[in-house]
Amino acid sequence: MQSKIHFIGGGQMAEAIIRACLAGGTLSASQISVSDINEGRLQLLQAKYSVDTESTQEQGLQAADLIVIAVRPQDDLSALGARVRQSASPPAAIISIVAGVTIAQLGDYFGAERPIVRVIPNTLTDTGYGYSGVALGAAASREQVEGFLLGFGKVQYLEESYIDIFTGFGVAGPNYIYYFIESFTDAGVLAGLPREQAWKVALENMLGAVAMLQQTGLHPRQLLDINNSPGGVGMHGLYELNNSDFAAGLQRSVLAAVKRTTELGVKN
Ligand SMILES: NC(=O)C1=CN([C@@H]2O[C@H](COP(=O)(O)OP(=O)(O)OC[C@H]3O[C@@H](n4cnc5c(N)ncnc54)[C@H](O)[C@@H]3O)[C@@H](O)[C@H]2O)C=CC1
Ligand SMILES: O=C(O)[C@@H]1CCC=N1
Repeated sequence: MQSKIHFIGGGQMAEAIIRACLAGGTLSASQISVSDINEGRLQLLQAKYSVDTESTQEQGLQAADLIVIAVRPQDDLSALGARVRQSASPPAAIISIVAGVTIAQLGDYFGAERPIVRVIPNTLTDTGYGYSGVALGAAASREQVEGFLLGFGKVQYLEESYIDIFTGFGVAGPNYIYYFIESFTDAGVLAGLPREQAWKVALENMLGAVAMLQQTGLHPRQLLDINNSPGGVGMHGLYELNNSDFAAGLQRSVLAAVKRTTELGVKN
């Protein structure tokens, strides 16, 4: 990619994206500039990744082909919009990773005639796994942004109406897995295994179970059937799980995350 990219907001997510793009070689440090109101973040990004944090925001915006909006939904998008309108070239695309804020709202802030892409970015950026969810505004094209987006994971293009769901389900998704692995490891420790062994078994089970599903193409129910002998150990364990709030609790958790995504956009 030959583009110049300016990040407005150099927080956790911007850093994760920058790190992955540099590690994968889709971008070089000389293509990236960052502006942030927090001087400490700029110093850290400069020291760790040698990206340009010295140029002013105005200079970064003037040079940019892609402008990544990486502030929080609660931050002052209206003021940022005014600066972008003043300094950025008209064909420069806005790539917003701000949870909940719609393409229509982004158009009001940054100019509706501009290419606008609403991305809920993959959070497994360092691994090569994970999807970003992407909705393209009317003036935006895949070609303009795909090279950048593939630098930090896989991409699913979606109708914008699915983006909030994708956020609470897919991008918050690793949360549910981390929580499961922690709880499962604790179960092994509760039953009496040393933590280190329980931890290794939990990770291996997670990786192996996913590989089984991918390799066999079977439904989880079919693998559950194979894994549980009549009147046996596994079935007794599953009976207790059936009696618990496990599935509904997980599903309510996803619905709460989706609801919060939509709220963040409305509050903005
Ligand atoms: N952290 C995550 O896993 C994910 C975050 N996101 C989205 O990414 C965005 C950023 O999230 P985080 O990086 O976690 O937050 P963060 O708080 O780490 O980063 C936000 C950065 O924006 C800076 N900032 C605030 N106002 C500014 C302004 N007017 N001009 C320049 N910089 C300004 C802050 O100083 C801060 O460094 C949010 O909108 C969030 O919804 C989306 C998906 C996942
Ligand atoms: O918690 C957040 O706001 C972001 C969006 C989805 C995952 N992390």
